[in-house]
Amino acid sequence: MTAQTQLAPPIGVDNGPSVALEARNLIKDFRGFRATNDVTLDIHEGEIHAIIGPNGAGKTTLFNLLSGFLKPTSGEVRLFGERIDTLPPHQIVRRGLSRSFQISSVFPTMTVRENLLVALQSRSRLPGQFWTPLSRLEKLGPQADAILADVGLADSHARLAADLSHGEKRQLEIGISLTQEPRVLLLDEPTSGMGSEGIDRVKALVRQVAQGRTVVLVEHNMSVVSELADRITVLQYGSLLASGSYDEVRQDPRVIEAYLGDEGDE
Ligand SMILES: Nc1ncnc2c1ncn2[C@@H]1O[C@H](COP(=O)(O)OP(=O)(O)OP(=O)(O)O)[C@@H](O)[C@H]1O
Repeated sequence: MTAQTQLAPPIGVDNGPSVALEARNLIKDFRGFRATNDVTLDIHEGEIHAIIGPNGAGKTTLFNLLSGFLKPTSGEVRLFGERIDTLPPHQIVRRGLSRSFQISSVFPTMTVRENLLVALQSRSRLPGQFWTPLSRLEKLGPQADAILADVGLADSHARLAADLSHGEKRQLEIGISLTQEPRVLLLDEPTSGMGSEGIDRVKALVRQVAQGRTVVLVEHNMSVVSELADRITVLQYGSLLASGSYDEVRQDPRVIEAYLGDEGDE
């Protein structure tokens, strides 16, 4: 029983920002290929933190390590000081970290509101089985309606999820994540595949859901990153290349060469 379990965060020598999520010397190998190479980073409580990098830089792998969907080959992930990389995903969720799920988590033949009711039921673990009649979930209605308003889908509550636009599905997907009441929300490419209208909507939504919580996003669109992110981590070849504000990282010659230089500044 070494002093491993419930210790206070190992950092905190000064009075800097509190750390919500931290990676320490994370390594992930896939059959001998090192996709994450000794990454150490702090995500501050309350910030919007973007993870960027060229294709294949290891963003998704890091995202999956931070959210517990992949176990590191070595290194640690801590949520509010508590080690989580050893926990199964559902226990990580219970400790306050939730990730956006892809469209597959949405039931297309249910309405938008019903999707949230079902997600809330699994969170609240109301007595009952998988096939609890929807009518019995109505006690969760007020919570569902509040989330619908938060994600801008109040007017679409009765539409079938299958009929939503790509951007609206993303809104629903984020709403489903919010049913878990996360303190830290991880969003994987929230604007991917969207036109400018959808991007604007998701940008506003990310700002909205970031109120009072920490948001980490993997994002390719640099204008989204520059507008939303308080701090940015840049990856290249699985390693941390730079980290800081948008202005700091965009002036870093290594970043310009590795990434921003590729894409132009727009
Ligand atoms: N399960 C896996 N098995 C083997 N190699 C993998 C696996 N997952 C990722 N990789 C490799 O790890 C590297 C990083 O992949 P990752 O998807 O994390 O990068 P990324 O930055 O998210 O890329 P993109 O921007 O293209 O989505 C890539 O070379 C990829 O081929």
